[in-house]
Amino acid sequence: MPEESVIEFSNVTLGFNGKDIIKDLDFSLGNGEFCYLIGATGSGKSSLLRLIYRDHMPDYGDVFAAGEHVTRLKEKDIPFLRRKLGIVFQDFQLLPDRNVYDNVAFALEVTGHKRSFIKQRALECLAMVGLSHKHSNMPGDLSGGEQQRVVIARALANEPRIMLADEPTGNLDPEASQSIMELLMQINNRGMAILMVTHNYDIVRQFPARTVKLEHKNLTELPPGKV
Ligand SMILES: Nc1ncnc2c1ncn2[C@@H]1O[C@H](COP(=O)(O)OP(=O)(O)OP(=O)(O)O)[C@@H](O)[C@H]1O
Repeated sequence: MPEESVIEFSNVTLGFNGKDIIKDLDFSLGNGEFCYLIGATGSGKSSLLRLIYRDHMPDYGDVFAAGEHVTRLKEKDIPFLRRKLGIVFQDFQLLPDRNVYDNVAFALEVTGHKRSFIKQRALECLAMVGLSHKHSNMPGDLSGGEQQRVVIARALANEPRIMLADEPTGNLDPEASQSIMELLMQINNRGMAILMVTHNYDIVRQFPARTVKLEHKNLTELPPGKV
């Protein structure tokens, strides 16, 4: 894996039930780079992300992420890989019976940090997403956009170098989508690499960045903002 990349696919093929979804795919995401991943429904975008956090194994080829040779990792080391990736999905996946603070602190508790550190870091992450004042609210009391901010705060907790975002604005209205994008751009400006799956071409045009399209089982580079 070249030192300047945080994600690298080398000659990757993935299929289900004898049918290839991704074939001979090469891809590299640079340290601190922002990249959109677009493509038709069913083209394999989520599957590509799953290869990065080892929810899928390719049939051929190698995947590297966050300094790990993902396709060679032992089962027991997969949680360690996932802690080095901030994962954000459209369906918020917050613990409904824990408050906002606890949802973020939980990501740190599993890594065995001291309580004083957990408190400081969780509050810091909530401040970064502008939700300090809602730390004791339950997720169900928050708007969709606010819930997505909590998910982002949780993803930031372990200071990953990479964020994988699968349609992070998928369930949000245009205004909330805009403000989530502004937040992701801020996070990217602070040096985190972000790979974001989206169907929202307005967002891609409004916040132009490197864009790759999954089609014909492979990736095509598009000019930024031109979708
Ligand atoms: N675990 C699996 N077993 C069998 N087929 C699968 C599995 N996961 C994904 N697929 C198939 O692979 C194809 C790609 O699915 P994937 O969810 O990656 O597409 P996508 O581009 O993310 O779609 P969307 O934009 O609709 O979310 C689909 O045809 C899907 O049915």
